[in-house]
Amino acid sequence: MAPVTKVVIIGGGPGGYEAALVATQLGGDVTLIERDGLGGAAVLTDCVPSKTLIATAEVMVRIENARQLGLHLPGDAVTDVVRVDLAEVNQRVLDLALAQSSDIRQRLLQEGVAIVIGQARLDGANVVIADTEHGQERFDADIVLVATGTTPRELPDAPCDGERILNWKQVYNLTDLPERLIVVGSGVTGAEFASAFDGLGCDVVLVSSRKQVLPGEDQDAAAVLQKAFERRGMTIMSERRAVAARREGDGVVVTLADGEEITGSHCLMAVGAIPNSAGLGLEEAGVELTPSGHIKVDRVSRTSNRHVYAAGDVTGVFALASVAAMQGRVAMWHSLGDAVTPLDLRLVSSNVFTTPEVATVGLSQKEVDAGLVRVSSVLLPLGPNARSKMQGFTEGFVKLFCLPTTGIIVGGVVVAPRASELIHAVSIAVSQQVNVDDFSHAFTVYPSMSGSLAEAARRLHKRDAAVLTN
Ligand SMILES: Cc1cc2nc3c(=O)[nH]c(=O)nc-3n(C[C@H](O)[C@H](O)[C@H](O)COP(=O)(O)OP(=O)(O)OC[C@H]3O[C@@H](n4cnc5c(N)ncnc54)[C@H](O)[C@@H]3O)c2cc1C
Ligand SMILES: NC(=O)c1ccc[n+]([C@@H]2O[C@H](COP(=O)([O-])OP(=O)(O)OC[C@H]3O[C@@H](n4cnc5c(N)ncnc54)[C@H](O)[C@@H]3O)[C@@H](O)[C@H]2O)c1
Repeated sequence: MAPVTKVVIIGGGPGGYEAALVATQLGGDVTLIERDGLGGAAVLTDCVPSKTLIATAEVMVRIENARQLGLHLPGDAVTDVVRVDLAEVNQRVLDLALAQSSDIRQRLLQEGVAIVIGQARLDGANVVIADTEHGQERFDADIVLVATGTTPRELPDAPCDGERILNWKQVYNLTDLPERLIVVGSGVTGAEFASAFDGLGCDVVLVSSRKQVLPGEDQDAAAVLQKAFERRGMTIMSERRAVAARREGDGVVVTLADGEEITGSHCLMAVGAIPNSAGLGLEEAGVELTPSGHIKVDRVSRTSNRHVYAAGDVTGVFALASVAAMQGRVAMWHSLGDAVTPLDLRLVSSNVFTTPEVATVGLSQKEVDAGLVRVSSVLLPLGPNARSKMQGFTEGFVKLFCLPTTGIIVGGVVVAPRASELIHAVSIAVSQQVNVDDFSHAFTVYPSMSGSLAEAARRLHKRDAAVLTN
């Protein structure tokens, strides 16, 4: 009998726990060491809590928009008729996160994963030391997977106090809705929280260092979102940087780089994250880091030491729970000798959970504009779509990219309510190399927003390299 491979995983987020499931399936002897709780930051503080809060905010926006449909509410604003009990909302958010964490823990235990709660570090490439409540424990490992995630970045002169100057993990401590929330940073995190708190009825000021919100996303989509934010009354301070934040009386003062001071009741810092790679003994174990402190990995999650793999946000490859999970699985398939397909970022789909949502898959407009691939593309506004009109939603669009010669779909963007669900059809097309004709021949329901995806594909039947815009 072949000796059992000892796998030690550091970090219980999607990168770590999904790897643990694959490793036990493949017969490994698996220990997962996590310092906080199973599910990691994704489940306990980042992805799951934020999406739960956003689900509540979405209901508020739908009620707010009801009058467009002939449904009248007493009062001028949704907040006149709906009282947001943020303490209760946040309690639900935290309960749901804990329940999800507990489900993951149960599943791992069922599959035979040994779970250790403690702070782990490498002692060379084949030993992991964990500081636990029972003292120090030592684990021998044939394979180590590091999936330790990231920590919110703080500006030196804007330390978070967890009460009024907050990072995104601390917003769930709030028991009352902020009167005026200053969100610093208009990346995905900043945009999602700005959208959610605006939806809940807060006065939101968004400090955006770039000309347009969501600088990393499709810029046509970002333009729609920025307009939607402004229409809803959000103040967007574009091309402005925050340099400091301080508490003053019952509020906060945020100082911008040009010296202007803005006041609010609370401030949410969403200025990026730094990798949890320090103090792990990585360099001593021969694991190379990038200048930003991320762990260097290849497409099968190997680091520069053949016994050590890494997955998730700590690698800086693509900060998504789905990518972290895939990197973790790939690491185990590779290290435990199973069939493995290297990570392919051209297939990743993602969604920004704002109102409206922005979902993307595959090739991006940025890559097209940089001349990486020659494509034909079409952007189809959703305004004329019958279902959009019925729902009182007119500002989104669908966009498809295909190869000019074969018509194979290589990317897409959807800006719409529930774009996160609509993008799946495009995602399948991208991963299965479906061409625009086959895509458009599949029946869609009438009326439906997905009808616009089929229509976009139909418009690409006759194509050249030129961009088609409708
Ligand atoms: C506000 C927000 C919303 C997001 N929403 C989404 C979303 O909707 N969809 C999506 O796909 N992605 C989302 N993301 C990104 C997603 O959360 C991350 O990509 C994902 O958490 C990465 O998983 P991970 O396993 O690499 O790390 P994490 O989930 O951060 O888990 C790492 C774990 O390692 C533990 N750890 C660290 N060091 C040690 C140590 N020395 N010893 C033991 N344990 C350790 C930590 O406690 C942590 O639990 C969001 C991110 C943010 C900030
Ligand atoms: N829905 C999702 O899937 C989801 C949600 C949140 C985060 N994420 C992931 O996390 C990654 C990181 O996103 P993020 O938004 O946390 O970080 P980010 O680094 O992408 O964005 C931070 C933004 O803050 C700006 N900024 C930095 N310093 C500033 C200052 N002093 N003043 C004003 N602005 C400043 C930066 O220019 C940048 O635009 C995303 O790329 C995404 O992959 C995903």
